[in-house]
Amino acid sequence: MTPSAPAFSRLRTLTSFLVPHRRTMLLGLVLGLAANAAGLATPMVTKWVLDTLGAGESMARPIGALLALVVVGAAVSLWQWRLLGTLAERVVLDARASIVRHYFRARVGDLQRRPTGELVTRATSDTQLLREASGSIVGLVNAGIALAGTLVLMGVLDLFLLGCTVAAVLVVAAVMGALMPRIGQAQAAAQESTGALGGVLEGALRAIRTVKASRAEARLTERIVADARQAATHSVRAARVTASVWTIAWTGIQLAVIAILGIGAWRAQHGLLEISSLIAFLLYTFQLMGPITELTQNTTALQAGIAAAGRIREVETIATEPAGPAPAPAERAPMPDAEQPVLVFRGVTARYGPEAPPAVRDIDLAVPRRGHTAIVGPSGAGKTTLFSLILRFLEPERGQLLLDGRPYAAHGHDQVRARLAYVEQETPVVPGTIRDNLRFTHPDATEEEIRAVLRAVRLDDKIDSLPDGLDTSLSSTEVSGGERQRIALARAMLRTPDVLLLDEATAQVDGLTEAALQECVRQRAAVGAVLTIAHRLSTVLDADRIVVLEHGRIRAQGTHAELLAGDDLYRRLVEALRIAAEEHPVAAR
Ligand SMILES: Nc1ncnc2c1ncn2[C@@H]1O[C@H](COP(=O)(O)OP(=O)(O)OP(=O)(O)O)[C@@H](O)[C@H]1O
Repeated sequence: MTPSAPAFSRLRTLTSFLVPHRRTMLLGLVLGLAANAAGLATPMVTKWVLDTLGAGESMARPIGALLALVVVGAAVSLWQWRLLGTLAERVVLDARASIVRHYFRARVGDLQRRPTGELVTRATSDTQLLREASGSIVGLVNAGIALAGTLVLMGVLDLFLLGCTVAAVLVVAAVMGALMPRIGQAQAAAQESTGALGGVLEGALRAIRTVKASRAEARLTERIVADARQAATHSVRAARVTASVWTIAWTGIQLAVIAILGIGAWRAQHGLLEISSLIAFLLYTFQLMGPITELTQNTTALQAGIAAAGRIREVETIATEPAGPAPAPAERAPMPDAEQPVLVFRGVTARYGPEAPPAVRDIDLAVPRRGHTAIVGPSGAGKTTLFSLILRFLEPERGQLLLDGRPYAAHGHDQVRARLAYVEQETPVVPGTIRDNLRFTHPDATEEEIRAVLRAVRLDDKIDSLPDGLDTSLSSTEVSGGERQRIALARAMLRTPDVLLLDEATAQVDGLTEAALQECVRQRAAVGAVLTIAHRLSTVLDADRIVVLEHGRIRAQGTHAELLAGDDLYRRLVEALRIAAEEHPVAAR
């Protein structure tokens, strides 16, 4: 939903956040009405005090009533304030929780198409605008009723003066009505710029090493500050219009008060109005400022809230992964045949968008239950896409994948992923400590299991040497790139998955990491399936079978010897890897 969507539908978007709290809102409204009633009665009771004074009677009762009104009004207002304050925080919390839930249910591709920082801004800063807006509908109704009540009581006191007041109020309202939409537009634009700022800033901070190495600090600062400046420009515009709205409202009412004082005094002089009624009327005129202020503030908050709600709901349109059907227990029972491939691609074609060309086409591939299958191919050949399909980050456009001989469609996303372990190339670790990372897939892993995998990736000594051991934060610089990769590998090795998916780092790794990787792959391949996107000669030489991809198709499959003898592209790829290995002898075994 964009800020230009029809006003009513945008308002509905905001109210959808409030509907779950309708009872609290109703109570807030009732309390507001009670506080209004106390406020509305005050000038009438003041008139009673003055009339009693004129008649020479005891003022104890009217003064007592006046005090009671003040106390009751204050108590009710306090209650309403606290209630709506709490409601506002709940609305913000609900919106944040709903966004975060949605992000983690979203399809990987759809999520990754948007700048991360912008997604973060929607959860952190846009939701804050709902805080103000949450009480605004109650505030508007309250203020509307207070305004109507004040006008009615003014009419009871003097119809002629009421006519003058209504004329003044209408002029003020017309000017405000004309200016208000501009506040909303400016605020929506400011929020857009803040989102863009978040997006670029997040990406730039993530790539801070490249930024500095490229001496691009000043350029990037300028670009990000330009977004900040644009946000400020829009906010300043909103602030200026708000200032005009307020000035017009205040001045209008003050002019009305002066006019009413003059006209009222003339009418009182001619015996058309009691002095006490004039005083009560003037008190109501001053009180008009209350509902008018409230109407102004709440309309501003509502505008900001509507814009924010639109942006929040918009991210909620990011497509989510379907909740897969849970297979019937009977279907789960048969043990897969040892000879049956664990994974099968059957005529799979997939693309990243309706307009994009297929990233892989007509893939027919069987991954045996045991052994190491390496995927090789030039850049852009579709290697990562095969992994994305296996992990269900991407769905085939044609053909299907099978796990244990059953189509993926018969398994839930979770069920498929529970059978896989994945070590990604670029960001293999998650925020937190080393222990958090090792337990990330299996939070119930025991200390013994953790130690065993750390030994397997040859990280046990290193971890023991760290002052905080397993509790060392991975944001610290004590852990090198190679060690991070080994941590990711250790996580994948915990609790023996059926299929280990390893996207090898393209960068050269240290000897220890290289050796640990090779040994883990061999160990795992002896008992389960290992599928690697191979970027190293040693990995290719180690594989039981190799799949050569080119332009999204499987060009050839076989052992190293077979492919070396029969496939040109493979020979060239191996030659390139051999040269790389000779330049970095550690990778050549
Ligand atoms: N997220 C994406 N959105 C759109 N197109 C994509 C996306 N990811 C990959 N592609 C396209 O799909 C094709 C296959 O890409 P893929 O990443 O699978 O190749 P790759 O063999 O893993 O390459 P590399 O070795 O460079 O990582 C390429 O043409 C690429 O441009």
